[in-house]
Amino acid sequence: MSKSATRFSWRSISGVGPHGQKRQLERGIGPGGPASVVRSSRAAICGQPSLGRDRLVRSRIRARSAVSQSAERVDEQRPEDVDTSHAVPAPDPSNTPEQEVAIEQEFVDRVYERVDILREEAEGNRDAGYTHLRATVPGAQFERDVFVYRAARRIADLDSQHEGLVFGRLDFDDGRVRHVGRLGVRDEEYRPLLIDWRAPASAPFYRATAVDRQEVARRRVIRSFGRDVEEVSDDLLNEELADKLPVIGDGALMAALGRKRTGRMRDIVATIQSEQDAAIRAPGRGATVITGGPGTGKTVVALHRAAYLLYQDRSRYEAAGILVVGPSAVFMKYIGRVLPSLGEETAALYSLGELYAGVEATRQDRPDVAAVKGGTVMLPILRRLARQTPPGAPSELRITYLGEVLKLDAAELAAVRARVFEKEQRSNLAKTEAGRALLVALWRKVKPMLPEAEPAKFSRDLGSRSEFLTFLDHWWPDLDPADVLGWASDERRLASAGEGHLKHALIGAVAASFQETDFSIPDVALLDELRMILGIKPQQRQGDRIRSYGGVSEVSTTQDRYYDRAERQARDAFYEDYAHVIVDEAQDLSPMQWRMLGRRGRAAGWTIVGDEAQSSWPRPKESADARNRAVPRGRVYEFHLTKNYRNSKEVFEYAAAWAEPRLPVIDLPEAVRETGVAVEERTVAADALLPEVAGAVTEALEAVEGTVGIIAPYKRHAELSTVVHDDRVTLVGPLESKGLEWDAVIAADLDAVAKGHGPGVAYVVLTRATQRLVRIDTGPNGA
Ligand SMILES: Nc1ncnc2c1ncn2[C@@H]1O[C@H](COP(=O)(O)OP(=O)(O)OP(=O)(O)O)[C@@H](O)[C@H]1O
Repeated sequence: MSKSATRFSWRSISGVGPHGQKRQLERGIGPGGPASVVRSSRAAICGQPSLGRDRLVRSRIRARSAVSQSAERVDEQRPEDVDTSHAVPAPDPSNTPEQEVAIEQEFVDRVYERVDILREEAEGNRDAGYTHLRATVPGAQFERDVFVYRAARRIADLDSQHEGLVFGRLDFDDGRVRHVGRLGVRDEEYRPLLIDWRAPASAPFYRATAVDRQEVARRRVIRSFGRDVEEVSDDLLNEELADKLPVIGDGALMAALGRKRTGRMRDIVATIQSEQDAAIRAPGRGATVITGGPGTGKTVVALHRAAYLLYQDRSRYEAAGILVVGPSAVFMKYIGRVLPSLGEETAALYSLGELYAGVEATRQDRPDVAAVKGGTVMLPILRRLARQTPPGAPSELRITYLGEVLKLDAAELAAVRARVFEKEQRSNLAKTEAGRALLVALWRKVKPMLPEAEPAKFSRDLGSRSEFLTFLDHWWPDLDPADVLGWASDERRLASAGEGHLKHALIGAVAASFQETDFSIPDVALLDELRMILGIKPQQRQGDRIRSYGGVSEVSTTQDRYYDRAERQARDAFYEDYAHVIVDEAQDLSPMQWRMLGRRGRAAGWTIVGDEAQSSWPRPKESADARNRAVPRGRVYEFHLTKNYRNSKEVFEYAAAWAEPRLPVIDLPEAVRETGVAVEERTVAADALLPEVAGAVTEALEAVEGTVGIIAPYKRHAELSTVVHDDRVTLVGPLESKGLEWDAVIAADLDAVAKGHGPGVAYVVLTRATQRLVRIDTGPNGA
């Protein structure tokens, strides 16, 4: 099944225009020609500039530290220096699969032994760094920090990478062998044992194809459980060497795709496909746009890209941070293990409902309300709201001065308020101005009454009086975004702020949504916008912390704290200086959400991942404009993924046939796997949905080994929750199902989903199953 792909156009975002795009294509960037991207990033790794002082200290430490030696990046060597041929016997084509497994086991054992030694050395070095390198001369403390940092970093790496440490082997035409794994490891003589999957030398493991072999004769995937090799699976690329190399197994990719789902996404480091690898290794700066239909690996590729960027320029990306944003908390939990399984724990993962500190929103608004709250129409509404007189503020000021009673009534106070906002628009930064403006208004009253009064003395006297200051506190309080948003629950206030912007018919529903006890996901972007509108007061600096290590008390460094696992904490949700922002399910972001993200990545590189056909946002043009403003101008690299690795062919063909006539834009990938299990369609009476779903769940639990998902409109959840009685079964709403997958899916009341949320969301629902899909509709008469 194929249809010409329709893709996001990013011309406007880059500011590069058609000429810039042409330049990129000439350089081989974009579909079909990413090779030069990889070449340039390789050059960047090899010739990475570093601070002179840092380099000096590093070279001094290297001379003394075994940790530093082992931590040396293998990819900094020339390609001929990265092979592991010395560590394996010559190939024997008569070997049985068991013998080949034994050969790899021997190699894997050797790597683990080496890792154990390196770990001990690293621990010893870390402790020595703390206790022996006392800060006695200028610069020594910095040197100690770097020393401890490198040791701690190495320990963290070695700790996180026990499972499947060695997963790949390349045999080249000329007999060279290269092992690929989750880490780079050298032997005691400083020769490479294992090449990090992200190093340029590992690229042929992912890129070599029968057409472009890159001198690879055989690619082997090694599958292990713990430290035990379980099987090997080979891909012979050079047929001429068929009688020289043993070829075992039936393809690692299909085995990986057919494995049961557990509810947590797995890394795909052993089976990354060529087109995915190109997107993973795209340059970190500028905007990388990854498009592709359902199940093409956009999410998993984006996560591997985060790991790749951290490897490629660790100091930059770890210091300033990488932000990964996904649609929902359920989704973040689903993808949460992927980066740690790749040895990376420093990226900040936030759902759209969590990007405001202290709020964890999971609730969706009804579609018409969400469409209002996400639109730029909210900008003038929020600005007006923030200028309204706070509820409970005094409506009159009365104060005596030299025996005269001075008074400002409600209209006069409103005029003063308006004058303050002419000078300073951010309410929380305008209190001093408000006090000044009140004194000016009062002075205008005093002057005719007391001609001899002096303005400076008047301001000093009155401005320091406690009743004046108390009035000011009540009349111009510090405003919290949550409180101001809460004012919109009052229909009259909302109507006044929304005059000319908000349709009358929607005011009631929008105001009612603000009366809920918790915030919805769209509210989070509004809170963040209000934070800007109200102004942020400078934060007080937190005091330095003292730590004691082996009897030495001193101020701890950022690095100490970071690599001390117990103390590791995610960046605050308000942090705004990320070096890279990765946005998943980007097609769904509302303009207000783009503004919120834009604030967090003003100087960042961006990776934007999405599929327009799966969109639930009703006004794509408005979102595209907001996206163009949020993402800084710069180069744009486009990648398009074309194979669906999630759905069976049967499931995807069904979903595509349903969606194609209903969606104006659709990008249909090719599903790579057949199961022989057709999609089932059932129709029942509306009041018979529950027993039918219950029956389908029981059948599904028997039919698949892994997870079962029930996706149903929210209004059916109370009723259907009674059938969730097994750990393998989950019930989610259509919007929550975005990005997730189950081995079997029961799609309940799809027509209601399409009606309520649009056909894009129904298409999402139909593309969540890896093996079985049962669609249960309700009709007036049942079936
Ligand atoms: N190269 C690969 N090897 C093994 N599994 C893969 C590979 N690529 C993708 N997958 C698997 O395919 C499934 C779909 O991947 P992913 O969720 O990243 O796709 P997606 O394009 O983001 O999907 P959607 O847009 O529908 O949410 C996941 O289970 C993922 O692990």
